[in-house]
Amino acid sequence: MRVRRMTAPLVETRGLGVRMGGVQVLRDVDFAIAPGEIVTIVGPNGSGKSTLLRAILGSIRPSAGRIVRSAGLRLGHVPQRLVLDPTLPLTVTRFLGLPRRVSVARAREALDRAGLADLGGRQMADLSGGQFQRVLLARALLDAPNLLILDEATAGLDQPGAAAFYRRIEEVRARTGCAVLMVSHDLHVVMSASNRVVCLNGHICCEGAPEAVAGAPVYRALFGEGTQGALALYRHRHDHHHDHAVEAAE
Ligand SMILES: Nc1ncnc2c1ncn2[C@@H]1O[C@H](COP(=O)(O)OP(=O)(O)OP(=O)(O)O)[C@@H](O)[C@H]1O
Repeated sequence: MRVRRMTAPLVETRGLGVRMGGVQVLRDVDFAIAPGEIVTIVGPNGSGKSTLLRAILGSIRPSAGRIVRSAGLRLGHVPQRLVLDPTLPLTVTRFLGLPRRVSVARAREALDRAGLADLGGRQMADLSGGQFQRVLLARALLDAPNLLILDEATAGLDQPGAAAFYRRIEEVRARTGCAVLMVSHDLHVVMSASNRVVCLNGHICCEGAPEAVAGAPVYRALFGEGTQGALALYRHRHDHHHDHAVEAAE
């Protein structure tokens, strides 16, 4: 499904630049996400994907440009992982109440949305990897976000586990109407679920709707041959020149 940008974006970056440790990690990033849209950011390791998410989350400060957030923006964040002391007795429901208490009803509703309705009394240490990530999803849903941000939320899950997790994300979007912005290396899974894919390599190289195009050279150049055409290439419009690997493949 494509979502037309007729309404004001939830978040927009204009000419965003970020420097970290003296290195220009992002430059001139113009990005926007509309209500209800599912956008996936792809790009090689170190291309600035997490940095862009962190800038949007407000945890790092831009060195150039600006980030415009819509009034009433409610962010939910699913981190890549969270390490808990396995000896700590902590039920799922209690975990959801940290650091701010939530009612049992609200915790239950969030767990239900995340597909874990019956697990509120389970110990966190006893959860499978997939269940754990769903608890993080439930936590991100507690405040009814209108933008859900996921940074490699399925790292460590096997392929069926990752696919199930992203199906759940689509269900959450369908039920709540929230927009979803995610970074993932499970490209074949997330791209099919995305309205739009943004390819980042320090700046936005290309973006557009994912399309199943076998053996696309730009895609192969970035992600190797293993995709076998099951993956999608996105519409590619270039009006600038640069010399990284994406260009080399064209
Ligand atoms: N605090 C920091 N200080 C200095 N450099 C940093 C810092 N955080 C990130 N970087 C650098 O910024 C670049 C982009 O990092 P980022 O984590 O955003 O990339 P990524 O695309 O998410 O990578 P990956 O796919 O490996 O997760 C990297 O070169 C990284 O080393």
